[in-house]
Order: sequence, then structure tokens, then C-alpha cells
Amino acid sequence: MTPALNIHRLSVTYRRDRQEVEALSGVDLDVGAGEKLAIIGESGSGKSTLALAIAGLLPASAKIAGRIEWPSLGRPPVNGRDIGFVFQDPSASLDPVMAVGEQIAEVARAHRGMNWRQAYALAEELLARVKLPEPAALRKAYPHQLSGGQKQRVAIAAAIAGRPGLLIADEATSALDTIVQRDIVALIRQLVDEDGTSLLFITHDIALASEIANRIAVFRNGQLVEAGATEALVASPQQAYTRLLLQAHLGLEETVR
Ligand SMILES: Nc1ncnc2c1ncn2[C@@H]1O[C@H](COP(=O)(O)OP(=O)(O)OP(=O)(O)O)[C@@H](O)[C@H]1O
Ligand code: NI
Repeated sequence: MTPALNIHRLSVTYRRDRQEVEALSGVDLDVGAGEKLAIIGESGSGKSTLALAIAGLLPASAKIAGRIEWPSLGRPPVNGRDIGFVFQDPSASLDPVMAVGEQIAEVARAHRGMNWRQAYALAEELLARVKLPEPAALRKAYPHQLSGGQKQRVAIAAAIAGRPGLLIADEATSALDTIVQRDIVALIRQLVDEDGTSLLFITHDIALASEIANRIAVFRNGQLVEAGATEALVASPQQAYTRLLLQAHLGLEETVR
């Protein structure tokens, strides 16, 4: 299978208050075409930095070493067309003064060369695909008229409107309550499976990661600790740190019960 992207020896250093912060060091990682890869790790381990580096969204002050290659594209990726991005807070990615259907249609116009009529038809179709009720009416709604979970569904529709080969979800469900979280995870899985899209699912929740991903990569202090098929990694982690993460999670579950 042609990999969607290869990451070779990727290092990223930020500058803050004249100090250098190495957020990623020497990361080697491939994302297969149609693969659902989860990135897990505690806060500050470099997960978002990896996502931003892949999408070319790092601040200009960040120093980047290593390579990110897109063999199946043969050109640099374009955000929206090749990469769809879903962030934790849908309010930050949605325009508060633009109807939600228009926001989705805009992506289709920009990246799929559609006219407004085609783009609105697609927006309605996508609102139905993300399982929002009455898409014909809903496309005229503004973000503030929707719940957090509904806004995240709109953000997902906009992220896939350009039919990107890679969807990146960075803590896309962390701000939602547990039940909505499970629904959104199931939705993302269904959408990427239907479209054959590769998925980079970033979370600090190993249970959520194992629900959605074929493969899990564990990060700590900017380094890749280990990566492996979900079942194998959960059943027999190779690294002490992964075992610790799993134990911590089991501990939490037990307290809940
Ligand atoms: N713009 C920035 N300028 C300076 N340092 C930064 C910047 N963004 C992130 N960092 C630092 O880089 C490191 C990695 O941060 P990053 O946001 O990638 O971690 P993360 O795993 O996504 O964490 P979280 O789970 O909290 O989102 C941290 O030490 C963080 O403080
Ligand atoms: Ni993050």
C-alpha cells in the first residue's frame, strides 16, 4: 500500500522567551493510505506539534529539521484539499457570522472547483452524512444556534468537504461529554472508512484511541516511545511507559465502577 505520508527524523524547536523548547525530536513515523493512526501521550508530549508540522501550520519562529514526504501526492499538500483538520474547539474553526452551510460550501468551492449551487448541494449532503437533522433547514443556521456536539459535526463536514486524503483530529472530542464523544468518534470512523481517508487521531485517552485506531503511536517528551497495531500494543506493550499509561487508564476505569 502506498503510504499517505512518511515522516523522517522530524524535529521541531520552538522559541519562547529566548529559550529553545524542543517539542519533537527525531520522529520517524509513516501513515498508511486509509490507515487510522492514533497519537497518544500526556500533555506537552508534542502531539499537536506533530499535527501542525504535517499540516504546515507551525509558527514561522519554529525550527524544523527532518522531512515529511507525501509519496502519493508528488507535490506539497494543500490544506483543505489534501488535509482536513478538526480541532478541539469547533467555535474556533467556525465563523460565527456565516451560516454553517455556506462555510462547508466555501471549502468545496475553493478546493473542488464547484459553483455555489453544486457546493450548497454538497453541503446539504455532508450535513446529512454527519447525521445532523433536517440538513436543508440546518444549512442556514449560525454556529451559535447549535450545541457543542452539533458544531463539531459541522466542523467535521467542513474538514471533509475538500475530500482530503488525510484527516487530522486534534483532541476533537475532548471538550464534549462522554456520550457525545463516543458518537463523534463513531462518526469519524465511519466517514474515513467510507471515503478511504487516512486518519490521524490525536488524544490523551488511550481507550478512545483503541476504539478508533488500527495503530497507536505513543509519544513522550517529544519522542516516539513505540508504535504498533492497536490490539498488540494494548495486549503487550513493549515499553514501560506504555504499560504505565495503560495501567493509569485501567485505574481510572476501576474508580468509576
Ligand atoms: N507556539 C509555541 N511556542 C513555544 N512553545 C510551544 C508552542 N507550542 C507548543 N509549545 C511547547 O512544545 C511542547 C509540545 O507541545 P504540544 O502542544 O505539541 O503538546 P501536546 O502533546 O499537544 O499537549 P496537549 O495534550 O496539552 O495538547 C510543550 O512543551 C509546549 O509547551
Ligand atoms: Ni495538543
